[in-house]
Amino acid sequence: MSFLSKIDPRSFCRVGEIHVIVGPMFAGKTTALLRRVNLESNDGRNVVMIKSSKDTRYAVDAVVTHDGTKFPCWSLPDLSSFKHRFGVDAYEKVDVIGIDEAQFFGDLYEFCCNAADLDGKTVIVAGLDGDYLRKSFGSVLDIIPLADTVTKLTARCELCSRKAFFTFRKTREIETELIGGADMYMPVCRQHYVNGQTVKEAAKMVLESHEVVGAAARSLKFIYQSKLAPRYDFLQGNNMEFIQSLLNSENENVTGLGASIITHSCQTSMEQKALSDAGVIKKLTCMLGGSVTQKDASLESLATILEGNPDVISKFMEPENGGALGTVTELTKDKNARTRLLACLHMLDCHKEIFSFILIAEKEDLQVLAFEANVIDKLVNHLRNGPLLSRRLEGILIALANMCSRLERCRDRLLSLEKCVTNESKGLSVTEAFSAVEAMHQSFDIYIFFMQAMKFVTDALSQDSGEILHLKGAARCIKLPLCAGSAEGPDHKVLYNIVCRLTLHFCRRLFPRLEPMTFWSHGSNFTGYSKAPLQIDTASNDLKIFVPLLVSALDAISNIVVDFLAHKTMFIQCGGVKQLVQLSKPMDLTIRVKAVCALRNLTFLVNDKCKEEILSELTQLTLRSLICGNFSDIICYLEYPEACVQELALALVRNLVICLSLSKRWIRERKRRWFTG
Ligand SMILES: Nc1ncnc2c1ncn2[C@@H]1O[C@H](COP(=O)(O)OP(=O)(O)O)[C@@H](O)[C@H]1O
Ligand SMILES: Cc1cn([C@H]2C[C@H](O)[C@@H](COP(=O)(O)O)O2)c(=O)[nH]c1=O
Repeated sequence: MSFLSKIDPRSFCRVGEIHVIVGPMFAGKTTALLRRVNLESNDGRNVVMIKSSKDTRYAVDAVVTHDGTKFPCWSLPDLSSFKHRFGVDAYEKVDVIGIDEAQFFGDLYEFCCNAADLDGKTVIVAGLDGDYLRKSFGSVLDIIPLADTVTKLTARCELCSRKAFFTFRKTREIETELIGGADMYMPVCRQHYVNGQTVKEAAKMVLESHEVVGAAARSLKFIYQSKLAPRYDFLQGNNMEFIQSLLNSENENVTGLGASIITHSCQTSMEQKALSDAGVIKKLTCMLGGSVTQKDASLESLATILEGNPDVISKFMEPENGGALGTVTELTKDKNARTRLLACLHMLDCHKEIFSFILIAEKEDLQVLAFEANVIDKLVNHLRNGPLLSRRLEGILIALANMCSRLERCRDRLLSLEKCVTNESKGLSVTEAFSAVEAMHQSFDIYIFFMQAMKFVTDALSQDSGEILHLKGAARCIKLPLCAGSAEGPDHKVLYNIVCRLTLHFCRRLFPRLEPMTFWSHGSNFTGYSKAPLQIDTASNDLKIFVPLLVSALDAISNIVVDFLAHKTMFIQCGGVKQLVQLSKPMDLTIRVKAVCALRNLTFLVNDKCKEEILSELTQLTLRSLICGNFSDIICYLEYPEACVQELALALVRNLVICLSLSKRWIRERKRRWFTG
């Protein structure tokens, strides 16, 4: 084949051109490309624009300059696919091809060569000649030998406004291709490029060393979180200064290490005092404003420094410690559960049980964490170590009750503590602690809180187990027939134990107190409950104490007596029925309702023997007055009982008649007498 036969005949009619526009970012390369393409177009030539599909910064289907000028384009991953996508016929008709972001096309050389040399196209190429490291970028420099013209544009240096030849990358990423605009890159002059790179290198070194320190601190922190780590002696040499310097660090891992060392090593009150005197509390308080890790580390260390040390605790509460207590209080509401718990435990150490445990009362996740943090033991220790002020006692009781209100293991722990103390005969059992404290404070306030605490526990006993819930629900509406054995099962053994103890304790303490109160409520010239006119002095202060006390007590009784027969027997033997009957007589409506409710629960699924005992106290007159109202032989203010009392009393009767032959006979006989005479 001759030389001439190799030449494409088309090349004689169309002569191609290649023009290359390079420069740093923001130099106006795209602007120049668009201007030239527009000029060609205005000259009547057929133009088409291509850009790399990698660049989606401003638009997908248009070439856009940094100042917003647009031109529609083909957005392609490579140039070789262009002819096929554009269509061979359409391609034939094209005179001018513009290519933007040319550095991203790997096949730039082949495409330009073919388009200009063989197809006679005018190809105008715009792209970066160098990357952020001033290294040749893509194939842009490869086409310089093919080019008719090469234009290197300059931008304005962002730092000094002199001519900018280079592109400076502001971020730490190191990959060559990284799409971005002014957020990541800036055009710079030679001087600022060199300076910038130096600063960047230095910053990198600093950052890396910071990271090394951080990593080392993190590893040490983990070591100090292990029980096996050696204890750090704060009192020796410059050791305290070292801890202070750790806590002063800007690096979170380093401050965390300081906190971990304290948590792990501080054990004696001397060390607690030394740390407090060295201003560590204030430093740790500052950390409470940091990240979650910092907060938690600080809370744990603070708790260690404060634990069981009243001097340090009072120092912690001083205002010069940066409002530490206030900050911890805030953290009890933190969104992070562990932080909330740690803050609550902290409050516990600072003798703020009521507050802290009311906060966690409803949150089972926190109760689990609190249990794991030995809160039951801590609270019981507080009780044992009395004497306690009434508000503190109140807090501890409510806290204990709340803790036991959901978690079986809390109750188990409470019982096991009591057992272990009793067996070893050292210190007080929980029950004894309650009594001792009660004896110390002969105030009704305490008693009310005690009752409330008992109610929490007994409520919980009824709620936790499905079966007991069932029983309780049944007892409430008295409509569900229950099988006698339904309350048995392994879980109930523990509940049974607790309830027995509580009931015994409860009844022992309650009745001597109720006696004078019921007596008092019926006036000093009392001759008998059924005949005594009710004389409650509503202006009296005693009423404020009396009513809530009884309400709590009756709630607790209702819960206690609803399920197991053993409790009912115990309760009856303690003279409970007599008390309930007295409280069901006309007086405060809430008390009457609660008393009748307790009676109703007491009679729920009770055996004949118990029923007989109950019925001997619960007279015909009482039942009649509760259901039908007053009769001429009773002096009473109420003409007709309230509907709620009536309803409960009817449920009580219903309980009495269910399944038990004796009751049936008894009721039948009395029913005949009531309704006939
Ligand atoms: N430091 C700068 N120097 C020059 N132009 C800048 C600078 N920062 C922003 N610009 C804007 O960028 C435009 C150039 O945009 P463009 O043509 O897209 O540049 P290139 O394609 O080279 O990145 C200029 O007309 C100017 O309005
Ligand atoms: C320096 C440099 C730039 N890039 C990217 C950043 C942009 O997306 C484009 C250049 O766009 P312009 O139209 O020239 O402003 O290229 C990159 O990936 N790597 C670099 O080193």
